Amino acid sequence: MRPAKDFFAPLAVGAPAPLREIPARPSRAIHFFDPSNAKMAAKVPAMVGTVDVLLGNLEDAVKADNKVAAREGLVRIAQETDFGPTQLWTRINSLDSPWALDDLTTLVPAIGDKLDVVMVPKVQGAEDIHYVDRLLAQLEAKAGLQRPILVHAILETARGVANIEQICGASPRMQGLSLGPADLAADRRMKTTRVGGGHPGYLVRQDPPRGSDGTSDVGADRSVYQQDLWHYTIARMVDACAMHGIYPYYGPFGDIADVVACEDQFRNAFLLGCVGTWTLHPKQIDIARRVFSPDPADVEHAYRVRAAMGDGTGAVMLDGKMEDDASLKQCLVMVALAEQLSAIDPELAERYAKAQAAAESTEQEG
Ligand SMILES: CC(=O)SCCNC(=O)CCNC(=O)[C@H](O)C(C)(C)COP(=O)(O)OP(=O)(O)OC[C@H]1O[C@@H](n2cnc3c(N)ncnc32)[C@H](O)[C@@H]1OP(=O)(O)O
Ligand SMILES: CC(=O)C(=O)O
Ligand SMILES: [Mg+2]
Repeated sequence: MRPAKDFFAPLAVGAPAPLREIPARPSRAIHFFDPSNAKMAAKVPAMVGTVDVLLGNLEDAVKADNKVAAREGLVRIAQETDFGPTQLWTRINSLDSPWALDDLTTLVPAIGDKLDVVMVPKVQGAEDIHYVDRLLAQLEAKAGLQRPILVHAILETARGVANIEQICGASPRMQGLSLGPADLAADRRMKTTRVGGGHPGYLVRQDPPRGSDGTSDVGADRSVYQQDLWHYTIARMVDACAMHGIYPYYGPFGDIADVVACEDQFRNAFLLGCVGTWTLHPKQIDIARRVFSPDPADVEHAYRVRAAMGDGTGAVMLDGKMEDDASLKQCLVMVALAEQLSAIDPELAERYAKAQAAAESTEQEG
C-alpha cells in the first residue's frame, strides 16, 4: 500500500504532478463514436460544442478486425480537430485483451496533450488502476506532458462492484465511474438481455384486496410497479464516488428507439447523484443534456432558500415547508451545478440568471 505521504507523488520521474482535486467539469453527455467507422468519424468535428465529452471508443462495439483502424482513426481525429471546450476521452480495450497496451502506448505519445480521460473497462480492483496509473506516468514523462491524464473505471463485474471503494481510491487520477450494465448483468448471471434500462418482470405488485370474510382475492386486478434493476449498483457508485471526491455516471441505454424510457433511466441516475451519462446515438444527446441540467424552477427554489437562510443556520418556513442548514446544503448543490453549466452554456446561463432574478425579487417582496 502506498503511504499517504506518497499518494500525490508522480509515479515516474518527469511525469506531471497528480491533481489534488478532480475538477467538476460538466460532462452531462459522454458521446461514444467508433473512430474506425468513417461515417461516424466524419461527424465528430461538427459535434464539438454539442456534447460535453466526445469519446473515441476502442473497446466493445468495435470489431476485432478494426481495432488498429479505430486506434489510428482516433489519433487522426484528435490531431485534426480543435475540441474547444469539449473534452476528449477514450475507452481503451480491456486490460486482459491483446490491444490495451498498444492503445496506451500509441495514444499517449500521439495525442496525450489532448486526451482528458482514459476510460478503463471491466476494472476488477485497485490492481488494475495501479497498472494503468504507473504506465500512464511513464508514458506522460516520456512524452513530456504537462498535465496528468485522468482515469475513469467502468463497473461491469461483480468483483469490481465488491471492490468499488478501493477502485475509487486507488489513484489521484481517478475521475469517476460509469455503470456497465451489459457486462455486469452477464457477469452476475442476471437474466436480462437488455443493455441497461428496466425489465417488466422486475416489479412489485399491489397487495390483493381482502373480501368481507378476510380472505385475499389474489385474482383481482392489481397495479404493478416496475422497479429499477440498477438502483443498488448506482447507489453504491454514488456513495463510493462522493466519498472519494470523484464523479458517478450512468452508462449506456441500448434501446435507442425508446427515448421515453431512456429519459426515465437518465433522470433516475441524475436524481440519485450521477453527473452525466453515455450517449450512443445522436438521438440521446438532447435527452442527456436536458436531464443532467437542473430544471430552472428547482434552481429558482435553491436561490430562494439560499437568500432566505441568511447566515445558513437556523430554520425558516418557505411555501409551507421547513428549510434549514441541511436543506440549504441540498440547494447549494443545485446552485453550484447551475453555475458550472452557465459557464459553458449561454442558453442555460440565461435561464438560470432569470431564475436567480425571480428568486431575489420574491425574497425582496417577502
Ligand atoms: C455495452 C457498451 O459497451 S455500450 C458502448 C459501445 N457501443 C457504442 O459505442 C455504440 C455507438 N453507436 C452506434 O454504433 C450506432 O449508433 C448504432 C449501431 C447503435 C446505430 O447506428 P445506425 O444504425 O447507423 O443508426 P442510424 O441509422 O439511426 O444513424 C443515423 C445517423 O447517425 C449517425 N450516427 C449513429 N450513431 C452515431 C454516433 N454514436 N455518433 C455519431 N453519429 C452517429 C449515423 O452514422 C447516421 O448518419 P447518416 O444520417 O449520415 O447516415
Ligand atoms: C457499458 C458497458 O460496457 C457494458 O454495459 O457492458
Ligand atoms: Mg462492457
